[in-house]
Amino acid sequence: MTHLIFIRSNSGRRELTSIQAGCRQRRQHTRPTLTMPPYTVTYFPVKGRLGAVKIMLADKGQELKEVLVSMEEWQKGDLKATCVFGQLPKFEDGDLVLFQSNAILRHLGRNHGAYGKDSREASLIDMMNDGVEDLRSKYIKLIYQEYDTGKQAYLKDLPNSLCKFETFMAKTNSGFLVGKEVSFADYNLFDLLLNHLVLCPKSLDNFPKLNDLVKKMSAQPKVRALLDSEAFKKIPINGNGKQ
Ligand SMILES: N[C@@H](CCC(=O)N[C@@H](CS)C(=O)NCC(=O)O)C(=O)O
Repeated sequence: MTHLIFIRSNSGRRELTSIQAGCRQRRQHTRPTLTMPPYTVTYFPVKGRLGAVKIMLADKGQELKEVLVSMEEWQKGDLKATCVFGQLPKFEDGDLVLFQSNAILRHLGRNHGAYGKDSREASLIDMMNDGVEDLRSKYIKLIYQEYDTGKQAYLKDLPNSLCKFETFMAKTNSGFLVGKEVSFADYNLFDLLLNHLVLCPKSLDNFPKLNDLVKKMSAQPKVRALLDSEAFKKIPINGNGKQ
């Protein structure tokens, strides 16, 4: 099976390291301070359901190896047959293999101090992340099924979804969804808000807390470096060219 394998450094720069699965020789890395071993993700060449994972790992200074799968390769079915739910992304942390993007986010939240300070905060973070997933599902439906006919109605209804996050953040009043520290749910919401700013640049105009979150997260140096990197900018948000 032939995949493209990239290693993304802290700065968001990606290097082609190998094109033959089974012959994964890494080029000498120029940033020896990065935490090893790297995580590996296997996914299509889109931001899609991996945007939040990539942003979080960049912010946490973690290296990420990416195996890019073309639609042609996917349609052969061999890889799909090995995926627990028949879908990507696939995530590997040593010999732990995970599917489901939110399980991946939770795993990283647990391992990198982004899951609240106690179980109470963790439960609230879970709740908010499920809210992000609900909005992401609506967004994906719009993009893949209703873009040409449903965009206006989607944008009309969007404030009803966004105001729930705004109200919750106003109560927390720390600049994050829950507690005083960034959590995986913040990365997930941030990624989805970035998509919505592309969909409609004015979509956050009436949501100061959400606007602040986007500004604050975008200003984190490692996140900024990722967002500004050519490699990240050139990946399409979605697989059908709509955004
Ligand atoms: N609930 C899953 C959804 C995964 C999903 O929808 N994957 C899509 C790409 S984003 C996929 O693999 N599509 C190809 C297929 O279903 O054959 C998650 O959050 O990871």
